[in-house]
Amino acid sequence: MVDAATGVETEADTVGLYGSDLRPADRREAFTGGRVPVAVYGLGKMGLPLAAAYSEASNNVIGVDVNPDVVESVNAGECHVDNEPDLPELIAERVEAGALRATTDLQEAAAEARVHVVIVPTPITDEKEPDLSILEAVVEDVATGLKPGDQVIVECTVPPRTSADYVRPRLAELSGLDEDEFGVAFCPERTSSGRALQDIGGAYPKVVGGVDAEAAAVCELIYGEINSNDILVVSDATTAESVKLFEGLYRDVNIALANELATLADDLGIDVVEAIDVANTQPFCEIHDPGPGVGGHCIPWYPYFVMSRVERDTPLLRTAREVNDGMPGYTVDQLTAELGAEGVDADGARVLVLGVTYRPGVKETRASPAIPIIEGLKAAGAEVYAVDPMVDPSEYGATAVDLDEVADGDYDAAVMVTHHEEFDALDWSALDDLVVVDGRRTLDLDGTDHRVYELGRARRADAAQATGADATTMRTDGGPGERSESGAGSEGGRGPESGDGSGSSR
Ligand SMILES: NC(=O)c1ccc[n+]([C@@H]2O[C@H](COP(=O)([O-])OP(=O)(O)OC[C@H]3O[C@@H](n4cnc5c(N)ncnc54)[C@H](O)[C@@H]3O)[C@@H](O)[C@H]2O)c1
Ligand SMILES: CC(=O)N[C@@H]1[C@@H](OP(=O)(O)OP(=O)(O)OC[C@H]2O[C@@H](n3ccc(=O)[nH]c3=O)[C@H](O)[C@@H]2O)O[C@H](CO)[C@@H](O)[C@@H]1O
Repeated sequence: MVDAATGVETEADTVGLYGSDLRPADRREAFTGGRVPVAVYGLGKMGLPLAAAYSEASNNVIGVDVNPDVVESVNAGECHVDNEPDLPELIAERVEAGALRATTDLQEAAAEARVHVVIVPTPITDEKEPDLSILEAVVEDVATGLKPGDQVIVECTVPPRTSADYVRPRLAELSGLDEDEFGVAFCPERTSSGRALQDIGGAYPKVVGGVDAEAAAVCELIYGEINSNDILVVSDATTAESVKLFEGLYRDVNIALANELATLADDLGIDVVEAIDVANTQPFCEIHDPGPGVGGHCIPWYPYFVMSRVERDTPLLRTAREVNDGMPGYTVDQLTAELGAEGVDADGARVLVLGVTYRPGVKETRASPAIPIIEGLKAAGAEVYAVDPMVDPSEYGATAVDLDEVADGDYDAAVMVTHHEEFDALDWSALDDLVVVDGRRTLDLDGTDHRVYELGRARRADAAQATGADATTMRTDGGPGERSESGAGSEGGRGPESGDGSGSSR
């Protein structure tokens, strides 16, 4: 029934799925019929599309966020997350249908909801330790409204054992419930910005790890209504937490391999990217793309989630982090050397950085390599300018340049860090001869007089310089200037439509 005073549905009118004695078909009908209110805590790049997807399945979602502007925008049927296909339309339709609303009142939401989905930031501290303070705050708020039969689902990435050793006991302690009166599960979001609804809807199987079999069964029912792909129920929540982290560790280590190989280009005198692309033409090799660094709040952070929870050393994880964190400095060093080859001192040079966010089209700068590159160039005495269509570069230590001002600029060098699609419109021929470090190998500067250094391809620049030929016309054997058959990008960003402008399939 609806409480006359608050207008909020009361517990009597809703169904708790955990430990329910309803038949499976009746549980499903209750869920899809809106009698299982779902609270989604965190309405950011990941949480907002998730709340919308949950609303399509359950028809009764309370989005919860501490940012009143986010809540106001959702309740107005608007989408504050950029570049997510179909999400604006879905939010507008779901809010209009009364199936999605938002609030800043976490405790009110917790009191009403029977399923609690947590997808808030889980960053790392300056000391590289997991910072679960936001998760802890949400757990405390959820506990104020937790009821027998409720299900708590953690989707944001956490260190191994967090769900079993922290979330469940803490909820019991604060709510006064026994641990077997409610369900806890870890069901990692496997979502990439720019394709969130596609990923949530079933681009990949959904991983489910319950602290007990009943919690896993409830998640199997729920995600069976959201994800059209397989639901992979693993042994327990810790296994599911490890699955999510292992995906990221694999990526960080493999990007580090590509980066280390790229730094050998000069010594080997080869085009490393060509060698990688060709090596990847057989199925037992998937070397990723070298680049100026690894950003975002996933890949560079997950190794620390694991390292913080194990006693033994993890030399491979540690070293991969060192290699990837060394790439911004390597990029600055290469730019300095290329300037030197042109008789230009980095001290006093005017350098334009292209791309401040960590990935094209994603408004996210956490751990972005552009930030240490800006800092490194300034430390070398350069005047650093930056252009980015999504963020204000002046907030990251550079002098901001608008996209339409680039051609009027007078620079000694430019460095491509993140190739937003807006950069395709840049007219490089309008710029006087530059030293260009193309960190993502996404520029086509054929016919210009710029001195181009592509990460991992030192030989092309040296040889072209030696013969005066245009580096890209140097090869006629289908070399890196032409896209390799595999489509393996040499444009950075290997991953399923990873959004790095690569188009590569890795
Ligand atoms: N974005 C990705 O590509 C990605 C990829 C993998 C994993 N993840 C996981 O998803 C989590 C969320 O990522 P995101 O990109 O949505 O983050 P985000 O920064 O875009 O959004 C986080 C949202 O949480 C809100 N918030 C902060 N504290 C809160 C609280 N106490 N209660 C309720 N809401 C609160 C913020 O206001 C913000 O709207 C990440 O921390 C990570 O664990 C994200
Ligand atoms: C569901 C989920 O958790 N999804 C994650 C999300 O991760 P993400 O948003 O952090 O994006 P990433 O693509 O991992 O890029 C991170 C940084 O690494 C650089 N990079 C990348 C590849 C490469 O070959 N060389 C590089 O240098 C790149 O420039 C950027 O700075 O999507 C990926 C699929 O795209 C997934 O695999 C990954 O689990």
